[in-house]
Amino acid sequence: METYQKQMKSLAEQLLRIMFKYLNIPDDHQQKQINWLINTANSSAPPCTALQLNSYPSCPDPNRAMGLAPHTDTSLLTILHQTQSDVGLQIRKDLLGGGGGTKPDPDPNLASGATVWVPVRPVPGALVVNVGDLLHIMSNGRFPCVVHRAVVNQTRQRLSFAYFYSPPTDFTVAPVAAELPLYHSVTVKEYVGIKAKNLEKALSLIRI
Ligand SMILES: O=C(O)CCC(=O)C(=O)O
Ligand SMILES: [Fe+2]
Repeated sequence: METYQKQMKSLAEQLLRIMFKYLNIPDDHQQKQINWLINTANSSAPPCTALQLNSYPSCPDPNRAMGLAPHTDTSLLTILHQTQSDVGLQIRKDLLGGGGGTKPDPDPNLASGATVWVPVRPVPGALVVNVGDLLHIMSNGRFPCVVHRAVVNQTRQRLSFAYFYSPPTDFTVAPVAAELPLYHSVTVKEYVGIKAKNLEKALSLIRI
């Protein structure tokens, strides 16, 4: 498990470097803001990480049970390993391709009228990477977080490993390299507090 977590940490940090490069952050003070992300190895504040093992028992009537309710992850990134070939993870389609502030913030409890759930089929040897709320904020919605859920299987138990990667709790999260920031800056601790009280409304509550 320890080796797995080390590998996931290194992968998360490589992915974040690539994603932040894509955001074209100029070499000015904003660079300092993401210094922590670019050079965590030299940082005195380690990232907040957690490996969550999810077990979904089989259910004779899957339509009457939910494995994991719709939500967005609070992390910067979540790296998910699905152990079975069965579908379990689903993402909400109305948010695909969104971001950039042109779409409303994700709300897992929106009326489900036009909502389509798209299965994320496990690919052998492949991992799923979910963008979490904190990366949504830092990228000003250019990397949008995605509402997802897990459904249960009629005959088989399903397992998944979710590795959550976040900055330290006193790290201030704010849109970087954004001409028109859509979100107020907030520490990770503050955001976690807002989400604990307001769940799906957290992103809209820090909207400028
Ligand atoms: O089991 C899955 O596929 C999803 C797990 C998940 O979304 C989570 O742990 O936050
Ligand atoms: Fe999740």
